[in-house]
Amino acid sequence: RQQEQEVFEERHLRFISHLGKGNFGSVDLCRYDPLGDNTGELVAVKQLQPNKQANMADFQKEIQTISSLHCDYIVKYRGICYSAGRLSMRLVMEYLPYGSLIGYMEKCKHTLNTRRLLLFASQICKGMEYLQSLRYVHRDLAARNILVAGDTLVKIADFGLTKIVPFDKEYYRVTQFGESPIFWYAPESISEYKFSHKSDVWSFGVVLHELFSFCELSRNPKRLTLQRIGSDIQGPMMGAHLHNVLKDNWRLPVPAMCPPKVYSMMMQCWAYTSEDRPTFFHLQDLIESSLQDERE
Ligand SMILES: CC(C)(Nc1nc(-c2c[nH]c3ncc(Cl)cc23)ncc1F)C(=O)NCC(F)(F)F
Repeated sequence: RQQEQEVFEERHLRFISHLGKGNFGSVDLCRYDPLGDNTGELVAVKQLQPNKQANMADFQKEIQTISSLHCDYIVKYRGICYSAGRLSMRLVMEYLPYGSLIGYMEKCKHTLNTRRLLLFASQICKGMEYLQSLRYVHRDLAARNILVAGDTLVKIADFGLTKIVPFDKEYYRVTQFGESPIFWYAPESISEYKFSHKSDVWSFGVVLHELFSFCELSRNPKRLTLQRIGSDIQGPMMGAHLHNVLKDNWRLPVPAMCPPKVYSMMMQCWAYTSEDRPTFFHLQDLIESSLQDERE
């Protein structure tokens, strides 16, 4: 296996296909093939959208973030590829052949039992515990940002919105939203733009809902929420309506076939007051105890 390395030479990086578009970047599947004999390894290469050079500073922060993460449940950083004249750079990551969790769930939903869903949940929880230990807040935890490394391993990816919580505060406040995934946002994130480990826990509850809904489009958080607040609500008003129904204690409905203990876990993640939500550490115990129930 090729050694871990930081710098990839552009002339050996061969484009294979487009994987998708993440937060302000696009990711391609490439083969890094210095010997030119197709024995090189497959990698996922992320670059800024051409017209979004303005985000170079954010992109460099994303690279700084992902290169500092070493965890089995987080997509691995492989290195950097400087383009001609060092004008732009590309982020090289490991390529996970099973693809995004959403695609995997659609294909394999009939082979997945509660135990496997709980195994994925515990791996995401461990990845988030690790992120929190470094004071990182992911801010975009959602099934679309989880990758599948194999039938029994998932990893957190896409650190484009990740921020470090300042040492003197318990939360990070953003100035404005991009195209924000407000359906995964905690109430305080919607109303006060505050992001913390506790708002990541709220999003983890939404990921649990996605897992136990097998990421079905008909039951995805956005669609279920719009059914509640009315799909004629658009733009900034959507956030205000969503915040109101959450304040009135509306929550995503229990997914079909979801064990009561798992729905109760989601509801704990969705406590309106952030301090009342469990830590990722405590969630790990709750998941373990649900796994025990499945063993009996
Ligand atoms: C924007 C991008 C490319 N989208 C996709 N990646 C991969 C995909 C498949 N295998 C991969 N291996 C590594 C990486 Cl970084 C992506 C993939 N497969 C499908 C995608 F839509 C992505 O980054 N999504 C966020 C992630 F899922 F990664 F959290």
